[in-house]
Amino acid sequence: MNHIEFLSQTVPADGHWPFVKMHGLENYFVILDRREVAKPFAVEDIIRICSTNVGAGGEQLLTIERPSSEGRAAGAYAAMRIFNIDGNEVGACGNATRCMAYLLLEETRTEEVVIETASGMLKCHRAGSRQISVTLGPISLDWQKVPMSREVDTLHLPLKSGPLSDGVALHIGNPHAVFFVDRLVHDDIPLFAPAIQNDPLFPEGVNVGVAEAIDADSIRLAVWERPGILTKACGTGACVAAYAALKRGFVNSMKVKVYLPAGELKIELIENDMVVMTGPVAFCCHGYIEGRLAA
Ligand SMILES: N[C@@H](CCC[C@H](N)C(=O)O)C(=O)O
Repeated sequence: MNHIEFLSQTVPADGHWPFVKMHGLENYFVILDRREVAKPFAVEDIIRICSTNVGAGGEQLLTIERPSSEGRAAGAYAAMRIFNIDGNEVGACGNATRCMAYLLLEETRTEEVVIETASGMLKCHRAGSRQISVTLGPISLDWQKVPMSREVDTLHLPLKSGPLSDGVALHIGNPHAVFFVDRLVHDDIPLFAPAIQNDPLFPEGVNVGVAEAIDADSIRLAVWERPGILTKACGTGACVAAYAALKRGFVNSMKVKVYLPAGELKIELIENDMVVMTGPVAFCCHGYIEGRLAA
């Protein structure tokens, strides 16, 4: 039985769900197949499933869903929902999309798959052994789209927290702010990024990237993600950091290597503010987890 066959077993009557845990550059996901179930999870179950002391544990819960009729018409094979560890649903997750694509490619035995998400239809394809490419975007600098609470110059944010200043705010299905520093000091991030993440300028909060330009086509990056965790990698963060670096003149190539604490993502900036992100996926474990449904 492969991973997707394990996931799509009938949920036993005792309500213990088969789960698979995967990671994309040590960004960890618990994945459940809900294509045969209509009712949503209770928020407290999402929080419990993501918590590491119950055996699964992850930085997001991902559910495989049936595509909508619009999704099907656009060629989507399945839909994906993404929940943060606080139970909030989010619009995008780059590392998660690679993992989900790998599972669905295992199921379809094809080279390409389209996944419907809250932020649109994402085209994914194999890019080598356990490497997946995903086309994400469009990336937007529009303050209303980010969203921000008032009009600002999103290429030069009027915000400062310690060494973080003159940042860039962007949207790629979820909100990001990227700050360029001379030297990336990871220990600084939990000290200074929360003030940006929780600033009233961002009514939905924001994922805060701290980036250091290395040369004309590469940057180093760490991301303080919503709801307040420093992850080992953030796929959407890497895409917007590469885009912001080009817009601000820190790199001058359309192909940017982004070095995150857990490894490298390749970001190619293509037409219409779209990007192609390429990176690895890996399996951690699988098992059964209790998951009641919301009333
Ligand atoms: N790690 C993800 C982003 C996950 C969502 C984020 N925490 C948010 O709240 O928007 C990625 O790889 O993109």
